Amino acid sequence: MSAPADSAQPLASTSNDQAPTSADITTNNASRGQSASASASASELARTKITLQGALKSFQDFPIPGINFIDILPLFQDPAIHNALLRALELQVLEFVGGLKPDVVVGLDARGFLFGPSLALKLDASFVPVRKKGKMPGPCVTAAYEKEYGTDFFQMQEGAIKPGQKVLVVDDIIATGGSAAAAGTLVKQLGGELVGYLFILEIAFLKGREKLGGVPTITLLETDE
Ligand SMILES: O=P(O)(O)OC[C@H]1O[C@H](OP(=O)(O)OP(=O)(O)O)[C@H](O)[C@@H]1O
Ligand SMILES: Nc1ncnc2[nH]cnc12
Repeated sequence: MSAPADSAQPLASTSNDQAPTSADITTNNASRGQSASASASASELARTKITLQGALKSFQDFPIPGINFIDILPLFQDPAIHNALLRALELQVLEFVGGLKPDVVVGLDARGFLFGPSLALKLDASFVPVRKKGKMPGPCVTAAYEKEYGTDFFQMQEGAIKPGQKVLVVDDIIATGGSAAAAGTLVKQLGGELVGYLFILEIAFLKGREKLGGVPTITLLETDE
C-alpha cells in the first residue's frame, strides 16, 4: 500500500480480505467433535477478527523509509474493542493449546506489555517481561537480535521463570521474527518450556514464523502489506 508519509490508512488484509468465516475456524474442531459452545466461540472469534482488522491503521515510511508501519494502538482506544481483543486472544489460546494452559505469559517490550498482563490474568498465569537492554536491575540474561527496522538487545531477569514452567510468548506483531526468536532463546536459557507464541498480527510476507523453530504459533490477524 502506498500512502503519503504520516498519513494513516485503514489496514487492508490479504488472507483476511476474506475475513475468516465460522466455517474456516470450525474446520479444525470438526474432527475433535465440536460442541455447540465451541461453535459459538468460533463465530464470536470470527466476528471479532473483522472488527479488530478494521481498527488497525498503517503509516508508510515510519520509522524509516520503506517500512509500512502497522499501528495497533487504536485497538486500545475504544474499551469495547480492547475488551473484544482480550476475549479473542483468550479464546485463541484456549482453542490452540487445548488443555495445555501456560504457567507464564512472557510479553515483549513494549507493545507486548499492552495486553500481556491482562491476558495472563485471564489465563490465571504469571506475567514476566522481556525488556530492552539496561532497563531491569539484577542479573539478567541477554540476547542480541535483528528486527524489520534495526538491531537491539533483549533481557530477562534470572529466576523470572522457574525451570520446567510452560511459557507462552506474546507480542503485538511478528514481522521478521527476530524479536520473538530472541525472546524464545532467553526463555529456554532460563529453563522454561516454550509451548507457543501468540501475536495479534502477522506480516506474512516477511516469513517471521520460519525463525521460530517450529514452536506452535498463533496469530489473530494477518496482512501481506
Ligand atoms: O518481527 P520483528 O521484525 O522482530 O519485529 C517485531 C517487533 O518490532 C516491534 O517492536 P519494536 O522493537 O519496534 O519496539 P516497541 O514495541 O518498543 O515499539 C514489535 O512490537 C515487535 O516487538
Ligand atoms: N511494519 C511494522 N509495523 C509495526 N510494527 C513493526 N515491528 C516490526 N515491523 C513492524
